[in-house]
Amino acid sequence: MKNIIYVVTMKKESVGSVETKFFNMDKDLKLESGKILKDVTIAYETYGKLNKEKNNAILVCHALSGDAHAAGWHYEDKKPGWWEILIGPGKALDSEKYFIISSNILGGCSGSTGPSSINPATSKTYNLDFPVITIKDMVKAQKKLVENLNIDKLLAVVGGSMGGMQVLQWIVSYPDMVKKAIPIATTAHSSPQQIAFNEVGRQAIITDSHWNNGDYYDKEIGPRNGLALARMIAHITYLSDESMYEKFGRDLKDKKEVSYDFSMDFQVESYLHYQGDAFVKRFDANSYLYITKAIDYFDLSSNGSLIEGFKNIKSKVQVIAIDSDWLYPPDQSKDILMALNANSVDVSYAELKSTYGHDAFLLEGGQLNYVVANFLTNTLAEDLMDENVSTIKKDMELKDVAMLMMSDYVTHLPVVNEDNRLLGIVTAWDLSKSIALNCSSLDEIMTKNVITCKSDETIDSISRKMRENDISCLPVVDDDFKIEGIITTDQISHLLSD
Ligand SMILES: CC(=O)SCCNC(=O)CCNC(=O)[C@H](O)C(C)(C)COP(=O)(O)OP(=O)(O)OC[C@H]1O[C@@H](n2cnc3c(N)ncnc32)[C@H](O)[C@@H]1OP(=O)(O)O
Ligand SMILES: N[C@@H](CCO)C(=O)O
Repeated sequence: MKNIIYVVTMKKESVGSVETKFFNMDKDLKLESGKILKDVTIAYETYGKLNKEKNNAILVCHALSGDAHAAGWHYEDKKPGWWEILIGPGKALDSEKYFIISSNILGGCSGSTGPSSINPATSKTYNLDFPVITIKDMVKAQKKLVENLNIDKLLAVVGGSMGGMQVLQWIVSYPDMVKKAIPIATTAHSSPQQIAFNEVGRQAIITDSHWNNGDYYDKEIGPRNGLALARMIAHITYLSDESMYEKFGRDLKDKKEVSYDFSMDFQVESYLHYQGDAFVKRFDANSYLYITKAIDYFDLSSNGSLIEGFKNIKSKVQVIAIDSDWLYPPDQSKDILMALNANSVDVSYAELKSTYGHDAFLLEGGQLNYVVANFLTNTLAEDLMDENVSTIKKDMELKDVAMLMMSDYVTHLPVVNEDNRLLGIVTAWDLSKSIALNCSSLDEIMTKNVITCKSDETIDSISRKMRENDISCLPVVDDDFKIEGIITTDQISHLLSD
């Protein structure tokens, strides 16, 4: 009986059964290095539905060893996707409200083109012929995927660790395509210490004789020991000293006394070996080399200045750090915060309290859901409004107004002057009235005292205005009463469908 209850609860909170899909680029991908990649494939998953206005899409970016499978269950899997704590019905990344996209990075080994893929020029695996890629290249490939899904603008981009680097790269590279950004436990440039840890990991792989200069895919044994060692070193940096004490203390593994030799004594050793071995089963050593290089090269400063590097950012940003993260410590998140502040970007900062260390972004469900949900649901008119507003001039024939409503599928048309200043609004109901009352001009039927809103007005306030005035559409205007967009109850109900 207990099992049945568990399954029902799990299904309700999860996106359920999911499958990975594949996007094949029809054009070449030009990389930051100048090299060209042909026949690029990006593996991705989506959760939820894209709404009619296509303004509810959220892109999730994964960390070093992640993949496209961020939520839900693959057939016969024992564990759900890696961000199940955050994605699903009723969670911060609510699949009943949002259309969530998660893709495997370029250079990865879980379905997207990487060093283990077939090089179309040779029909063999790329190995080291795969070009060095950067975080900017990864994001460029994601942009192609997003465009292929017919999305012009993302409601949000969110990710932790290297996923956070992609988030920052998105808002730097494509400032007009992202409304909200949530970089978590990350940095705007890799520090010498971060590069140092990556280099030690790479050397562990490269010095494994089975690595064979990257040419091992058709060999019986690949660089398993090197990859496992790289992961063991890296995994220490994902934990905190405190969490290691909590998990293992100085407990011994299957013995009562230390052995006075070089066999395994401590639980923490056993744990690290387990993590190393598990990693080898799911990850490719060459991908590890390429991805860690991309992390090392990551630097959003321009001429040595992060303020300069962030100067074109238009998105709203929620920076999240973890107090026990010593790999990407809060100070690096505060640097991001300060550089954004210096550019007058709308930015806020939250620091999760956790003993888990860096990997807390995969584990602290309660705090993460709270911060992310608050940031996403604090929706403003500008987040939701349709910027492609059909407008009309005062002297337009009523018949043409009716035709325009039909062709543009709208029931409200703002009337504007030559400067795009709002003069009035005409509804489908006004047009019916014009027939009943035999009116012949727009001036006779349009509402002149139009109730409007500002782009920074909250959806709560807009909904209240609509309810109190019994209207279903509000033009969004600037201080000069020039029209910037339009909001309808339809858009609000799509966003708040729960
Ligand atoms: C971020 C992305 O985009 S995706 C990538 C995220 N995924 C990963 O990094 C996968 C590997 N990492 C982990 O498992 C991470 O530790 C986390 C953050 C995902 C999970 O953290 P926790 O829930 O605290 O798990 P923990 O670190 O204790 O590891 C548990 C595993 O270690 C094993 N383990 C625990 N103690 C020991 C021990 N003394 N000896 C051997 N194995 C041990 C457990 O059996 C368990 O195995 P399982 O994963 O096969 O079930
Ligand atoms: N543990 C995560 C975070 C690394 O930054 C991963 O393996 O991707």
